[in-house]
This record gives sequence, structure tokens and C-alpha cells, in this order.
Amino acid sequence: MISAYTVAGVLRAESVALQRHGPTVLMYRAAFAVAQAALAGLSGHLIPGSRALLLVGGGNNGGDALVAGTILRRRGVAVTAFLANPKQVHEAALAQFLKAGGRVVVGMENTSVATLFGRADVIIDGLVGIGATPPLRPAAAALVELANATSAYKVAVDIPSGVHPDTGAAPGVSFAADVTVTFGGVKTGLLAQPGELVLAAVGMDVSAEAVDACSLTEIPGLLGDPGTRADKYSDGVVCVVAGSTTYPGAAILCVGAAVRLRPGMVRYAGPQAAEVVRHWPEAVATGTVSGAGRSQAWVVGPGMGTDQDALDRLTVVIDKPEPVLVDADGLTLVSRHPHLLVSRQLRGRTTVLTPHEGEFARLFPDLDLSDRLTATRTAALRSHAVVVLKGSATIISDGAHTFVNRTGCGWLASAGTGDVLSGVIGSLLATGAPPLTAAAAGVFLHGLAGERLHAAGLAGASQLWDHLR
Ligand SMILES: NC(=O)C1=CN([C@@H]2O[C@H](COP(=O)(O)OP(=O)(O)OC[C@H]3O[C@@H](n4cnc5c(N)ncnc54)[C@H](OP(=O)(O)O)[C@@H]3O)[C@@H](O)[C@H]2O)[C@H](O)CC1
Ligand SMILES: [K+]
Repeated sequence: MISAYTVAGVLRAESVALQRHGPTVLMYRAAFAVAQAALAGLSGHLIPGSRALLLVGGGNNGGDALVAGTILRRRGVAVTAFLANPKQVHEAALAQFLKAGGRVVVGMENTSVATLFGRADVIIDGLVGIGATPPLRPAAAALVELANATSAYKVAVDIPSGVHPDTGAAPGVSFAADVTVTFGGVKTGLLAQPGELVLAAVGMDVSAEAVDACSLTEIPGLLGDPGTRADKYSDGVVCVVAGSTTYPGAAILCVGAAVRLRPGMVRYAGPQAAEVVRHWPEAVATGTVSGAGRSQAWVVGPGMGTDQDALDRLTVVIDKPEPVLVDADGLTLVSRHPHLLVSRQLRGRTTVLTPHEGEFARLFPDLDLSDRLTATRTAALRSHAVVVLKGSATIISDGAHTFVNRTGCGWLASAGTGDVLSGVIGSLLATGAPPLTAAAAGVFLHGLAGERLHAAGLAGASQLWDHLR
């Protein structure tokens, strides 16, 4: 997890840095980092003689690309700059680039455009940075589309063009960066972007501007040391209300994650009690929520179905004073019966909601998911809950603070992994950890477990619990 900054914050820090160092120094440092990323992407190619294509817009982002191209040129790379708008270009950077032997191309009617893009080993996107708002204008969008269709290594300067620097929304076409080299501080809009992220310290101090401080140094403290526990109840009991005759697996997965993450006491309440105990003899299982006994946190919803019986179970859990995590079928039921959440809000009780995008859209139909950061923040403010919007970059927000998780891998979107995540977060909630911390740490650990499994050549939700810690 990393700290991120809005454009307004970066610009405030930048104005101080500009006074101290001057624009040329900042641009050179930025460009140097971009050139390094491009050279790293060219590894495997012979650097002298390899081809770089610069997409150059009219602002400083284009200037950065031209200076990076100048540095590459001096390393023997054949560099061509495509000027999106020849009437507006960073003059000083262009002069240096030409002096170093860079080539300039203007205009899409040029017949060699397709060859130019097709032959490039690396493409550097300096069309727009933080001074522009998407969608891209047609000329820039056309260049991005051409670039995205190639297999060249793609380096974005500061932010992939077409992506909103604050929100990550991409309302039109956007540059499909393999790596983004961003300057001074990570822009909040980058957090939810795929691809590698490199932060280049160009000499500005953004420390006063952090909006989303994402540090998970507290994870070891959350997990605790089993050897120091007074007894099995002392660091919190989680009760899982999940599963049904149709979906027994959800109960096993959810309980399993909780048992493996913090093997204190895990309770289960529901129709799969016998099955749960068969898999997890350490769990205390019962058929009904009312018979479950005291717990410090509740997880409700995975695989429980959406029938009357499920609604009855949900209603009992929702009434609990302890923190409640609602997932999966629980979320579907809440979207049909919104008063259930309102009753928790009115009493100031802690709730964590863990929707994927489909469930989110049912819960908050008016929120625009093309801007996932803002949608999650707004949902959290509106529901007085911690909202975990699952996806390739899971976003966790309580409305005031927002975390974006970058651990994980593609197959974590498969069936059952959400049940494991609920068990993990529920188990952390039972420690008494602040709900935002528990949710963010849970998502982080779950992603890490996925990465470890992937590295071991394995996949599948039921393997995840072995790799949680
Ligand atoms: N933060 C730092 O320390 C450093 C930042 N640098 C780089 O500077 C850019 C920001 O540069 P700026 O000149 O403010 O703006 P941009 O280059 O991002 O964008 C302006 C150009 O984009 C055109 N534009 C605007 N909107 C669109 C659009 N929707 N589609 C296409 N083009 C657009 C705009 O054209 P106008 O006609 O509106 O003028 C400009 O041509 C930052 O991101 C860093 O890369 C420093 O160089 C290093 C230090
Ligand atoms: K860019």
C-alpha cells in the first residue's frame, strides 16, 4: 500500500520545488526516470539501434517525453517524436531533442505512421499529464489507439493519457501502460490502474499533502502472537453466518480463512454446521444464529441464499451491536431491504460491506463505476459503512480515508475467493481493530496469499487459506 496525492496537492508541492530548483531541473529529473524505465523495458534488445517512439503533447508532459527521448538518443536509441499538435510544443525540449539527432513526425496522413508504430520497441506517452482532463481530444485519442494496438513496451509519463489523475476514471480511450513513471507523489487516480508504477522523486516535498495514507505496518500487531494469548476468547471471536444447502462451500471457505488467519475461536451458525465441523474441528458450529453465543464480530452473507430463511438470519445478525461484515447474498438482500442498513447507521454501529461491482451497482445504482475511487468514497459516506469495492485494484474507504490495494493477481476474481476474504476481514474485525484498518489489512493479506499461490503455480480459493500468513 502506498500514499497518494491529488493533483491540487502535487501542484502545491510543485510550486515550492519550482522556486527552489527551477523548471529545467525538475523536467530533467522527471525525464531521466522515464528514460531509465524505457531502457529497462528494452532489456533483451540491443540498446543502440532499438527504436523508441514518443507521443508528444503540447504541455510539460510532452516536454518530459522529449527530454527523455534526448537521453535515449544519447544512448544510441533511434528516437522519433510524434507531435500531436505541432503548433504547441515545449520549444526548449524540442530544440535539445533535435540537436541530439531525434526525428520528428507530424500529422496522421503521413503514410509511414503505421510502420512507425509497428516498429517501435518502446512507446513513451507524453501526450498529457496532470494538466489535462479526460476524455482525450480526437487527435490524441487516435495516437493512443495506435499505440495500444502495438506490442511495444509502453511507458506513461506521469499518468497514462486518458486517465483522470485524481479519480482514475477513463471515460474514453487511455494509454495501456506497462509502466507509469510518476513524479513527486503517486496521483490518486493511478492507484486503481493496472501496470507497474514507478515513483520518481524529482525534488518536491509532498508530505503535507497526503490524502490517502496507505501504510499497513500494523498488520503484525493485528495478527498477534498466539503464544501471548490469555485464552481462546481473549483476542476476539468471529461468527460466520454463511452457506446454504445449495452453497455449502461458502461456509467452509469463509470459516477456513478465519481459522487459519487467527486460530483463536471461530464460530459458525447456519445449515452447514456439521459440514463445517467436519472440515474445521476447531470451529464451534451451531444451526441457528440465536444459538451462536457471544462473538466480537460477525460475517454474514456468503452463499447463504436470498430466500426468507436467509433474510431471517441476516435480520438477526444486523441487529447485533458488534461489527458486522455483509458480503455476497447478504448484500443482495440489503439492496432489496435498505432499511436493514439504516437501522445500523442510526445506532452508530460498525458495518463493513464487501461488494464486487455487480453487487455495488445494485446497492448504489446511481453511483458511476467508471470512477471507482469516488464511487467507493461516496458509498461509504452515504452508508456510514466501510465499503470494500472488490476488483483488480480493490478500493477500501470509510468516506474520509481511502486505501487502494495493489496486492493480488488475476485468478483472485474466481469463485470462492470472496468468501475467503470475508473470513479474513471478519477475523481481523474481531480483534477490535478499527474497521477500515481491518478491511484494508484483510484485502492486502488476501492479495498477498494469491500472489504466493500464483508464484507456486497453484490457484483456487480453497488453497488460499494455507498462504494467508
Ligand atoms: N510535478 C512535477 O514535478 C513535474 C511535472 N512535470 C510534468 O508536467 C506535467 C503537467 O504539465 P502541464 O503543462 O501543466 O500540462 P500537460 O502537459 O499535462 O497538459 C497540457 C497539454 O494538454 C493539452 N490538453 C488539455 N486537455 C486535453 C485533452 N482532453 N486531450 C488532449 N490534449 C489536452 C493542452 O492543450 P491546450 O490546447 O488545452 O493548451 C496542453 O497542450 C506533469 O504531468 C508532468 O509530466 C514536469 O515537467 C516535471 C516536474
Ligand atoms: K502521459
